[in-house]
Amino acid sequence: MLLGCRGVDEFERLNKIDEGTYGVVYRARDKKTGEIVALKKVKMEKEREGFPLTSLREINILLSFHHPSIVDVKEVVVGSNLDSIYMVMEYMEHDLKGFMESMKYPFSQSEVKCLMLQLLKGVKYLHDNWVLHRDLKTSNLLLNNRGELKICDFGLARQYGSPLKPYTHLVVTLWYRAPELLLGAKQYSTAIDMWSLGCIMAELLSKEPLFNGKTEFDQLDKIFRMLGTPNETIWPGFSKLPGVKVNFVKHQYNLLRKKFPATSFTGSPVLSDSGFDLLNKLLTYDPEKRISADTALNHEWFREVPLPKSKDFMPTFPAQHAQDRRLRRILKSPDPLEEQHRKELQQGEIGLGLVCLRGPSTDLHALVST
Ligand SMILES: Nc1ncnc2c1ncn2[C@@H]1O[C@H](COP(=O)(O)OP(=O)(O)OP(=O)(O)O)[C@@H](O)[C@H]1O
Repeated sequence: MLLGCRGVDEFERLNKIDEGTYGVVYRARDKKTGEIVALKKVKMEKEREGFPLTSLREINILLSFHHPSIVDVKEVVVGSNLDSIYMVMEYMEHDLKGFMESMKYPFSQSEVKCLMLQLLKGVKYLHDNWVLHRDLKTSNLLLNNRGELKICDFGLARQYGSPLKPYTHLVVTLWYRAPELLLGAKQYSTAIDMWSLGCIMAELLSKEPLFNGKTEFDQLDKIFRMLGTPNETIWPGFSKLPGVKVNFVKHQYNLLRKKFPATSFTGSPVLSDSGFDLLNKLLTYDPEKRISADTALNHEWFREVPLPKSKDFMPTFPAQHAQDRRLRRILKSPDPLEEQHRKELQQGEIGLGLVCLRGPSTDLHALVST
């Protein structure tokens, strides 16, 4: 597969964009064509037995996929000592998480429709091709200044066949993780991605995560408080899931409509009846009854006024090219683990290659918000 690959020295590295679980991502220029691309260095150190499987899986999936809502992987290149591998991808100015952090107000309903349509088309393409993404979240959704949304990060994606095989269940990032995974279901399917889309739709409307649990238990608690505690009637098979405890607090009511009312005087995000119907169908407990990407794409919400905004009129921000997105997140983050990391950064204990990091915290914030 790697025979005949170009070398990474054919690219000029411009800056580090981010560092995720499976690789570092750089902005780079193709020396031959001048094209600006994203280079994802595939992490090797965790795998003793040669090339990381997660990366091979991601590369194979991405090289074979072509869709306007899936980030385009152009080629695979090798490091100078043939000991590292990079994926060359089209460069996208933002990820949705960082983009929303730069926005003063949440997206409007018509903007959310434009983004959700693109997202649903990408997810339908994946599901039609027997791939579960398993890690859909706002930081894995890239946005460019042409209003195009593209799904990235296929490190956790799996091709699924039928019959379903048990997969490990600790896969989707906590906030977007479907209840069946949180409750230890051994078999799961495309519905796990649809739950993540429900959480993302809510976050696009309100500019804050819907269920920001700190632990698996806290995540379930937050879901149950908002949507009511499930039972055998609304979710047959629920009581047999490995993680179900008899002493779950029974919350009787679904409070989602309170959070997304039809009219609002309090600044809550407004959502029409049909928009709320779609959100409810994405956040349905029983995975068998949860709406599919195909059905969701034909939902009446997308045909009702306000109509989906055209991509050409979506908001844009200048890309903050020279910033490491991960560093910016850590410096803004209230997460206690990352808080420790932030303190270390402020004390200059972790070198991330940025010279000005040793100043007082106000300088740091000035640095990251410029
Ligand atoms: N093609 C791209 N263009 C611009 N930025 C990108 C591109 N691909 C990834 N990024 C940035 O890099 C970040 C990490 O990328 P990605 O999610 O693919 O890595 P990962 O190691 O699999 O991360 P994770 O921890 O989310 O599993 C993204 O959130 C995004 O900000």
